Amino acid sequence: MFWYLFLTAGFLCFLHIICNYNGKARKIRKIPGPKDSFILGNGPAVMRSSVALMDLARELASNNSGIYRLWIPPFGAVNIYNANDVEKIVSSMKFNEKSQVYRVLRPWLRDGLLVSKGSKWQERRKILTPTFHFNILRQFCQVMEENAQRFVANLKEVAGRPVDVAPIISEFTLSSICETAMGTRLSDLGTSEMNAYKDAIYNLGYIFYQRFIKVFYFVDFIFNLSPLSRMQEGYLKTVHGFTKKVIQERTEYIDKFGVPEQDLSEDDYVYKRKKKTAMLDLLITAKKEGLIDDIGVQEEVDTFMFEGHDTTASGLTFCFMLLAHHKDAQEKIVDELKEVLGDFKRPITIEDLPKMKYLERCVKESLRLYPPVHFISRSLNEDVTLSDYVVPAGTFCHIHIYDLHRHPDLYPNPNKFDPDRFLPKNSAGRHPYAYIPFSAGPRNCIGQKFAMMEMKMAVAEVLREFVLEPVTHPDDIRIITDVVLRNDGPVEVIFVKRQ
Ligand code: HEM
Repeated sequence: MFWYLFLTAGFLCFLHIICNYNGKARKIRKIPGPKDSFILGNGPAVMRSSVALMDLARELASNNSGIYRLWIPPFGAVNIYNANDVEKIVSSMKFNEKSQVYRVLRPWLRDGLLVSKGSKWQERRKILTPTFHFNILRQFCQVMEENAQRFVANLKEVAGRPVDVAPIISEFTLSSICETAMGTRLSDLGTSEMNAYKDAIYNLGYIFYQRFIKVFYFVDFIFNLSPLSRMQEGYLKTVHGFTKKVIQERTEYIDKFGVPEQDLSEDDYVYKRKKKTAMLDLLITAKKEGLIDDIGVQEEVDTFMFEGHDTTASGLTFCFMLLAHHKDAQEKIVDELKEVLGDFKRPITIEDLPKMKYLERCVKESLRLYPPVHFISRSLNEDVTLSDYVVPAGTFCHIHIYDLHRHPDLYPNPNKFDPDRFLPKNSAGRHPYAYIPFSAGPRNCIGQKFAMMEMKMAVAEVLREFVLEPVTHPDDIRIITDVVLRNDGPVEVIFVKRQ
């Protein structure tokens, strides 16, 4: 018995040494981080509920200063939220490959722009960049205006009582991306399909989180044997079925009427052809030219449908919550709207939006406090020095945008909603990588102009009609572990008809 125990203890100690004292582990463990447990390093520390895991990330950020590590043998992760290190990683082509963390998204987005790498990413980015040309955005702006009017009409039906804003907003943003980038009206696709699509995305988020906290599920082989994998298959069927329908609608339209031509300047050519209206048109054209296949088109439609609606929905949800708590900001926005529009009731155009400077500062401040993409991650393919620590190749590099944006060295009184932080005189001297809601560098958000336009349009339209009264308080927010920033529960606001 003694020898049995002795050998077992000896084997476990040997395993502990192999796992935690190899070359890579030693380098990573020089970086400050939470206390390691026997053999499993920080594994047990991250096995928490969805909200508790996010709380842990906040706790680690406040206990460290801009960098900490997590070591779960054989995976090492350096977590950064200081502007210098963030700049070093996101500005460089050397580190523009997404980390293995995005692997959980692969069954859904496959090789779409968000997760792809190398020449495939470069080619796709080249095909898709023209989607956000000013003249195309101008057309999109009109569609967004009409959609925002419908959104306001929906809000009228629930005015005067607390309402969970997230589902209503996501219907608006889904409808906008569908009609602009995909060239198809959501109403043509069916309400029940749309709701099933949104629910499926939410449930996929839950599965992804399970794969993070139950580390063994990160291994595909084990995950594929689990009931979660079967649930995932069902949700993916719904999501892919919906986007297939979107592609089919637009392809049928193009077969019938051809691709709408745009009147753009001479230098705006893609593959020697003029740019086209919807993003999907560019993909369908590229497919006809043999530059992308059917699967490629579907991958990008999946990516844009998700990135293009869930992010802006999250951004607007928190923006409305914050504005409800800041009546002074609401009134300043309304005064600005009266000044810019002259006739307060007239439709808002793309030319009006840049003149709404105060509104823009409010949206920016809201994205600072509640960045919809709160976390991004890169693969380190070579050793790199971050905050004086040599981080070995093969480590994941997690960038916590949420904690960067609330770093007291960058933003005094960081939890305070203060749109004037973004006045030119107050931003002068701030580190250029202190504010990255859309990331930065070569893999920045391709849809950021679209997103800012949509968010400004929605806030302007809503505040023309309503005064927002607070219900959910920022202190009530409990962020869950998900790809996009979400509260664990409703985010409620009361929309009161403006007199
Ligand atoms: C407030 C809204 C939005 C926020 C905060 C946001 C944020 C981001 C961030 C942080 C990234 C980098 C992701 C990473 O490195 O893993 C990203 C990438 C991306 N975003 Fe957005 N996004 C928003 C809206 C949109 C919209 C409206 C679209 C499409 C119309 C879009 C399409 C994309 C795509 C395709 C990528 C991948 C780009 C690449 O890797 O080349 N996003 N976004």
